[in-house]
Amino acid sequence: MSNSDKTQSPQNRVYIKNGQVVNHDRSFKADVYIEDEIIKFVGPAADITIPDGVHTIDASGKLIIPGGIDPHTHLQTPFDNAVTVDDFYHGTKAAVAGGTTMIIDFVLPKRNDSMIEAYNKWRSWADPKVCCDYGLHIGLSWWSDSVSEEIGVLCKELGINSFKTYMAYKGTYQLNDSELLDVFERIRSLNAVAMVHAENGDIIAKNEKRLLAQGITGPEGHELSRQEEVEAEAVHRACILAHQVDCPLYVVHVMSKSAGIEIARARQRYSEKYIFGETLASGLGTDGTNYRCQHFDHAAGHVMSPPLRPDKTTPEFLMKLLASDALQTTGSDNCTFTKKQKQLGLGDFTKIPNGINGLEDRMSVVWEKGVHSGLLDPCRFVAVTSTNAAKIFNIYPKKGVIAVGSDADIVIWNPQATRTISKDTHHHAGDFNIFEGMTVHGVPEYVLVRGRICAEKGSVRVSGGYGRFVATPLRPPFVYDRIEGKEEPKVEEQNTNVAKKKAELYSQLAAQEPPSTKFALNSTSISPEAADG
Ligand SMILES: NC(=O)NCCC(=O)O
Ligand SMILES: [Zn+2]
Ligand SMILES: [Zn+2]
Repeated sequence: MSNSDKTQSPQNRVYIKNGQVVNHDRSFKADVYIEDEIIKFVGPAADITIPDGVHTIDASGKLIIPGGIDPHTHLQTPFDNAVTVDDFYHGTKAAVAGGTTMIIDFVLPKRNDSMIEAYNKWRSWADPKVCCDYGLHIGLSWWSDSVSEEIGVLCKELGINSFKTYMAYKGTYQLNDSELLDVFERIRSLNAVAMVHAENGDIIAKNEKRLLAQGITGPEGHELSRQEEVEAEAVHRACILAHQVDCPLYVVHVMSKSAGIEIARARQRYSEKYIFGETLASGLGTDGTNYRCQHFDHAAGHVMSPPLRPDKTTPEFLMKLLASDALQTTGSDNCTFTKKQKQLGLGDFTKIPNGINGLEDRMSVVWEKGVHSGLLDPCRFVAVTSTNAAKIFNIYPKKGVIAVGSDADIVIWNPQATRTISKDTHHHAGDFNIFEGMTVHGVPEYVLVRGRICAEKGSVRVSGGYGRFVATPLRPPFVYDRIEGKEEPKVEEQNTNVAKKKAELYSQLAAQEPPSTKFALNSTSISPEAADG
């Protein structure tokens, strides 16, 4: 240690001893030393001398994992006919309470709005309030030459590398295939990453009208209007459109078995280039049977798009897709509305604001349904809750790993402890929790955001404005090396559990026709041939 180091206040320094470090690729016993927001040492206790007065945490029996990265949130966002109730303070406080130390939120301009003005607006909302670091994606709610020009500026000057397109929300955000091709081409030319909300908006609009005309006005109509094949068709089409113009595509909120299979098939078809898939805590932790609940507030509280699926085997299936690397990340899609806001859709399900919680509970739900139930190993848990998002959005190894030189975004995870999720104890601003009553193993005992202890044994001590905007640079190597044939080691070379599961999945896919699906709405069944067409 140099003399200047010794004069720093001990609060800048934290020593975590006796823990088990878990990264995406390996797990090992090590102590971790943090100074001035950065991890300075990872290794055996014998290899470091710790100065006096350093705050020391004994992590015996606990895991030391990279802070969660939630790549999909909508804080303080005007959406549908309301504004989401978790602002950047409450949302990021809830994140930290649950072990997430970075979020990537969506700027969502209105049609005809300037993307850059919208970006500035989001920055001005977020910067003074965020309790943890954050990045931004831009929602491409419309397309024109000026938008094309602006996204160049956003990429080159404003720290943006990812843009979400919409195949749903007809009349507001939906782009047609020709526009999607133009957008994907432009994104590829910038070495950025395209994202897509994949549901067929034309089918949904027609089904909504039909359902309302039939007198189906309650929240169950939401799911009926956009069943699995509506999602799967759009995923299939989006993957092909992106591939046609050589553009990497991140499919957000994959919520159904058949959409997940479309991702797996596209990844297999394109040798794991181009396509990445995200699923959500909500899709892993609960299901669409809730739409049938007679209590409006309960059923409407689960309304989101794509919807949760009534097939109760879907959550485990999605977890298996994460385990086999068919899907790479988990987000929350945290987009919370109060019961009162949801009641805007009383008597017309199309007016229920879409969105659910998950920012606080994502890590615990994925641990419970993944690791505790034996479907994920702890390394894969880290990959799907943190590292893969860091790699895809190009903030690795600053984020997403416990390594010397990385930001000290660290969670000391107690895999044995349990907690019961409730709206009465959560840190969200909303009055509803889709995981209400669920007891989960896996509790973040300490959460460090850039070296600062922000949560400790249930007490959350955050301050708005501590978080920083993190620029996401262009050309993520994890994405572009593969496309350009300069592959980095694949995940399966690092995790044999994942490799085995992936090989099994690929051999099943190769042997099978696409799944045939039946839907209650019009009782048609799609033959394998038709689905393959
Ligand atoms: N998912 C949802 O229902 N609300 C957020 C907006 C979106 O992600 O499409
Ligand atoms: Zn979406
Ligand atoms: Zn979303």
